[in-house]
Amino acid sequence: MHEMPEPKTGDDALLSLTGVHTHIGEYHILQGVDLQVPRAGLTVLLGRNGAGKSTTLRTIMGLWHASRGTLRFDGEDITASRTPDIARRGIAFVPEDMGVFAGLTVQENLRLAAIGGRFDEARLAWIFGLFPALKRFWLRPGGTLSGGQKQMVAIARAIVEPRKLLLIDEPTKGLAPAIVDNLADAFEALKARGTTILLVEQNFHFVRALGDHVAVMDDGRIVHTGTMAALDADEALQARLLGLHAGAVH
Ligand SMILES: Nc1ncnc2c1ncn2[C@@H]1O[C@H](COP(=O)(O)OP(=O)(O)OP(=O)(O)O)[C@@H](O)[C@H]1O
Repeated sequence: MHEMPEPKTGDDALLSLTGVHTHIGEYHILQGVDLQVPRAGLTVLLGRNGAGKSTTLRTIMGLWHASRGTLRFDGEDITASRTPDIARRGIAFVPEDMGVFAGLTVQENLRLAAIGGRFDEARLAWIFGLFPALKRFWLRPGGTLSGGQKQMVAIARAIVEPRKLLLIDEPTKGLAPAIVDNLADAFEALKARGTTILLVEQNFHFVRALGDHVAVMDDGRIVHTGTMAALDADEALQARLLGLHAGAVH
């Protein structure tokens, strides 16, 4: 048995997963996930490759269905809800492959997510402030953009309408430091607006300053939950949970 604290319950959690199991075909991937995502902060989901982080995000979004357990979002049971219903309740998902349509322009990619295909101009101006590159490449096809620019399109598309919760899967993978800094600033701005973020990320340096809460997965279960401040201050805990050696974090 893993030693772990009782999952927190209470009104502060926007999203909670209780005893969630997910099967993909014959594979039993999530094996009893207990996860609380508090409101209006950034929760980082860490863990080695194959631990089940992406499967957890896809299960929240209804792209896989939990075979056991319960998911609650903003006071409602969403365990059996379908993806469009989950999106309407205010959750947006930025998958690892970003899902940017190569043949559509940046404008068209964002318009797909705007209700009725109409942009809120003030919100669009705010998004251009977060990601100035999008304004420059507004009429370019998605397929001609760099990886970092595609990531900006994917995040911008997720926030073109107001959302309560963003699920974002490894956004900094393979990106240049300047783009990673831009993403960090954008996430800070989203937090300041009260958006809750659940971020899967392997880049501990990126998340140590941004994260409020941390959950660590291994073998389809959550094996640690706590504050980022506590994990950041405890090199022995980092080494145990993340395989990071003292002084080697970069
Ligand atoms: N479509 C699928 N079919 C079969 N097995 C899958 C499928 N998707 C994921 N898995 C398996 O589920 C396990 C968890 O994968 P998942 O992608 O959730 O892990 P992860 O923690 O996000 O890792 P990574 O950082 O590598 O994406 C892995 O063993 C993976 O091989």
